[in-house]
Amino acid sequence: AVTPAFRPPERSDFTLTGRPGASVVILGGGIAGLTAAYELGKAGYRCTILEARHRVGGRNLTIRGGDVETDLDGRTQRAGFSDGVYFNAGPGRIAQWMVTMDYCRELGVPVEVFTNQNADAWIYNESAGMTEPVRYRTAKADVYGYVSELLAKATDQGALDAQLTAEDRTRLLAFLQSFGAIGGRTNGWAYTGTSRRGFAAYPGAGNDVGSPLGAPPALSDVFASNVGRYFSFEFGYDQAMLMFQPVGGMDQIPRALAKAVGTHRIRLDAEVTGVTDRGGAVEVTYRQGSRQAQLTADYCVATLPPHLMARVPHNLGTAVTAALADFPVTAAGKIGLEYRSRWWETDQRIYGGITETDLDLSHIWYPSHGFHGKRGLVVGYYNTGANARAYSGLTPEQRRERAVAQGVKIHGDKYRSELVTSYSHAWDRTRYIEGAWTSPRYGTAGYNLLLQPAGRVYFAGDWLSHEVAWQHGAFVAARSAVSSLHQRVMAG
Ligand SMILES: Cc1cc2nc3c(=O)[nH]c(=O)nc-3n(C[C@H](O)[C@H](O)[C@H](O)COP(=O)(O)OP(=O)(O)OC[C@H]3O[C@@H](n4cnc5c(N)ncnc54)[C@H](O)[C@@H]3O)c2cc1C
Ligand SMILES: NCCCCC(=O)C(=O)O
Repeated sequence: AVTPAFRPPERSDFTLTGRPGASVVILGGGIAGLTAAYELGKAGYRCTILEARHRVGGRNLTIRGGDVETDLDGRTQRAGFSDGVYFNAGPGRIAQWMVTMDYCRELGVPVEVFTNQNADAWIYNESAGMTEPVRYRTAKADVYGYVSELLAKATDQGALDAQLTAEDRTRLLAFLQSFGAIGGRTNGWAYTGTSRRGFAAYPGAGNDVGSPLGAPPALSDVFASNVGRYFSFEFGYDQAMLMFQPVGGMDQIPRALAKAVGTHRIRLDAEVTGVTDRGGAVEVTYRQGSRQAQLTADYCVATLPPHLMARVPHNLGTAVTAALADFPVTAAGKIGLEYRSRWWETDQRIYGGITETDLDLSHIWYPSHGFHGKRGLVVGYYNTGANARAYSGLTPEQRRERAVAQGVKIHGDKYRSELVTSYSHAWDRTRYIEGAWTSPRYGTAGYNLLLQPAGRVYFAGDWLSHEVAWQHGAFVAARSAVSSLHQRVMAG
């Protein structure tokens, strides 16, 4: 079969044509709300965004020194990061094919590579009895080597003869020899370890062959360590390298969108409290400080998280409320740890990438920018579900202590001694968000109902896409909603 050609055009630059004079009130100033305003604005609509938080971006949140956030439990953190240090508390990476990249280009937001996979980052599975972390390159060499040895032996002994022709067998054996770096038939296809495992000291001048890590652990020890569970991450269509990030922080995207929309069209600290479809217009009530206010527009695009929109009083019908309330929500959390030195680069030779663990912190991210700089920020945990909730129930100080105690097991004492300051974000405890992302029930009547306007109210957000938990989903859902709104307006 011929692979269908990739069709990017409808996914990249986007323009509504025609210049109608309608007004639109947009609920929520995250990526979906800003995109709706941006695209409608380009087409001549008069848009107003009502955003409950003190800044735009929603889950696209970058924390810098001086930023203050108070969570639903009343815990206030003031980030003490140094100048130039930032922490992407929400999104951190973008795949090349995502429309997010097109918006970065269109809005003039420079991007740089985000290192999503690094052969020199660590794997640490405490529950498998590992006392030391192992480098990705070593873990891969051993797992690929032993899997290749087993498959080569089975193939050569005829165990797969029902599935393979003689030619297939030869080709498979040749592939396994190179894939696993195993010996040939005369060596019993044995995996005995090669320089792919890495070195304790790398080769040098003259006759210095370095200190190769040498022979691998026994096959059953390698499988028992369970390091192979992380390898498929980089096969994902959404996580494979190259990945990208905006230079200077992910919030460069909402900042650029807000600038393009016009800040005078965005009302901050404006919490929507009611939506009423009056037939010929939509009336939205909102609270700004102690002030109750009202805004009437021809149409509305609602981009609040569905579980929160379900709680906003409206007259759009009980089926709409039920559908909005039917999105299970996932918790996620991250901590940013600022260090006074970049010891992971100088001492451990890790320049970006991710360490994988079975600890409650799950993932540790090293920065993909600022190499060889003075300071740097490590994401000390990025966890979801029960692990995220375990951390979100703690005070910021307790979260840091727990994360550092875990990280020391992998990185040693500098993980604690070089730490300057930290900021942690619990998405399930974030006001006006209350969760990291949802799991839509695709194909249900409720999900499909929200893809249609409820009277003059349209819905958008990553939760109305097949790329939930990605800004791409928010962008394309917003485009879909404004296209449908525009078609209606143009049809008169
Ligand atoms: C931890 C984490 C990691 C992620 N990683 C990535 C990643 O690496 N790459 C990527 O592309 N995406 C990632 N995402 C997903 C990305 O952040 C979202 O898909 C995207 O930001 C969603 O945008 P949105 O506009 O649909 O929703 P939101 O950002 O949730 O916007 C909704 C807005 O509504 C506002 N609001 C709520 N209630 C009210 C009210 N009553 N009145 C007015 N306003 C209200 C909120 O304050 C918010 O601004 C991640 C998300 C999280 C949480
Ligand atoms: N499928 C889970 C996605 C998690 C959120 C995200 O987009 C990320 O961390 O890359």
